[in-house]
Amino acid sequence: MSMSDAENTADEKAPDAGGLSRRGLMGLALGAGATGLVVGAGGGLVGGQAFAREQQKAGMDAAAATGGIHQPGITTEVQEHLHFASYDMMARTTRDDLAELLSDWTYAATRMMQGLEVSASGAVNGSPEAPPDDTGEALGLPASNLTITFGFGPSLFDQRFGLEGQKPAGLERLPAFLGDDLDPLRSDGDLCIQACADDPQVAVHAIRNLSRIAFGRATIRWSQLGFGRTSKTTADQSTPRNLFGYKDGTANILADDTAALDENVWVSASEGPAWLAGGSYLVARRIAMLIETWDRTRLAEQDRVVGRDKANGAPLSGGDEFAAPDFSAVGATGKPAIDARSHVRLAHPDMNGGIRILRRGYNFVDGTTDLGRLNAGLFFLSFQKSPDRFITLQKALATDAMGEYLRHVGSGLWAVPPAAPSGTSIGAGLLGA
Ligand SMILES: C=CC1=C(C)c2cc3[nH]c(cc4nc(cc5[nH]c(cc1n2)c(C)c5CCC(=O)O)C(CCC(=O)O)=C4C)c(C)c3C=C
Ligand SMILES: [Fe+2]
Repeated sequence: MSMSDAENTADEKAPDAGGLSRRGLMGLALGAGATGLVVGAGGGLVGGQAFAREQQKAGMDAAAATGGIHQPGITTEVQEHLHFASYDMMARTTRDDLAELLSDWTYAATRMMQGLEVSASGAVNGSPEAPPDDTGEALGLPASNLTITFGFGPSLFDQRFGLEGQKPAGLERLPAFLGDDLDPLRSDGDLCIQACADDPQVAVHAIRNLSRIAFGRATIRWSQLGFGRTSKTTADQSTPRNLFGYKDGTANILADDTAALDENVWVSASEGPAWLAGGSYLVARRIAMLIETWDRTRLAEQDRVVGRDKANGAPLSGGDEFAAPDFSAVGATGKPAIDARSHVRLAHPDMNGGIRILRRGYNFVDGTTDLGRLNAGLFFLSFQKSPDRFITLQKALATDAMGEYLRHVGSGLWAVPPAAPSGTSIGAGLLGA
């Protein structure tokens, strides 16, 4: 993002604005600068409210800016970095506050995904007497394929906002799974935002500014940084490796496999509720990986646990990385070539009634533990058309040989609405906004 003259001109003509010129926004920002920030319903300062009004005025079009009926950041070619944040609505906020927040978020997210600042006055062109609209650390950086994806958690549908009647049947906190060691401070949340980009500073800038816009209405409950994608969503992408050193994402659902996406990822109109048609469900699991224990494990045992060859990612039944695993194949010792308890066998669609999920997780390393071990793992993210699909898979993994090296410490489930139709905000179908 840059404040160069050339880009200012581009900004003025940006198709995202739907007639919203840079000068138009500048007037708004000057108004905010002159009157000071607005005091919101929650009692806090809410600079973002101005965005909502401007968005309505200009008919901001998130769907046009990001393309298609689905939100970006699901089938989008997986970027290298993640900043994920979970939010809770503040006490005493109203349905109108929620609608306004989603409107402001839609506006700012749509701009940032185009490489623009959160408002036209941005980091340096507002009133010197007011805090800048944009925090500025992405000035001069390109959009870096930033995608911003919003989700609604089960708790959003309690009595606070009058949404009880629109709660999808399956949108409940995930059940306890064998071996869970969940930290409530790393789990759940009314709302979530997944920001993915090829530059970590761009992803962090997005979450930072969206959190700031939420001021007085929603607060961050927890957040997670991720580096190094652990999946792929296009055939052109190489298969990355996770922190166990294995190729991860080989059998993922790809963006061009529309049949598999319709079958496994997108909520159809008949599956309902209507406001979620074209959306999906997002599961997040912070999975700690016992790296030091794994690193002391023999290579052959590591391969047995995964069910694939560490060198090339091929199933242990033979062939190349993309060969279908043959679970009936027998190895030299007369035992199954792919162990019955291997991760790949237990997670395979053949063992789970054909269920597939779209995985989009990232590695994380959050320093070291008190014992001097790497506080590291996989921030597992998956999209599926119903929560019970993830639940079925996670239950099937109860006997996973990999489980010995993993600890699930965070968890969340959110309904991911479709992209905002033209001139509306994310979740418009839910809130009628
Ligand atoms: C409940 C779903 C899953 C969790 C949780 C999970 C955690 C997890 N996985 C790996 C590493 C690999 N997973 C691989 C394949 C794979 N994993 C799941 C599901 C979960 N994984 C599925 C559905 C699949 C695909 C199965 C198939 O169709 O063949 C692989 C193999 C390569 C690949 O296809 O991606 C690896 C490696 C880790 C390290 C982990 C938790 C930290
Ligand atoms: Fe897996």
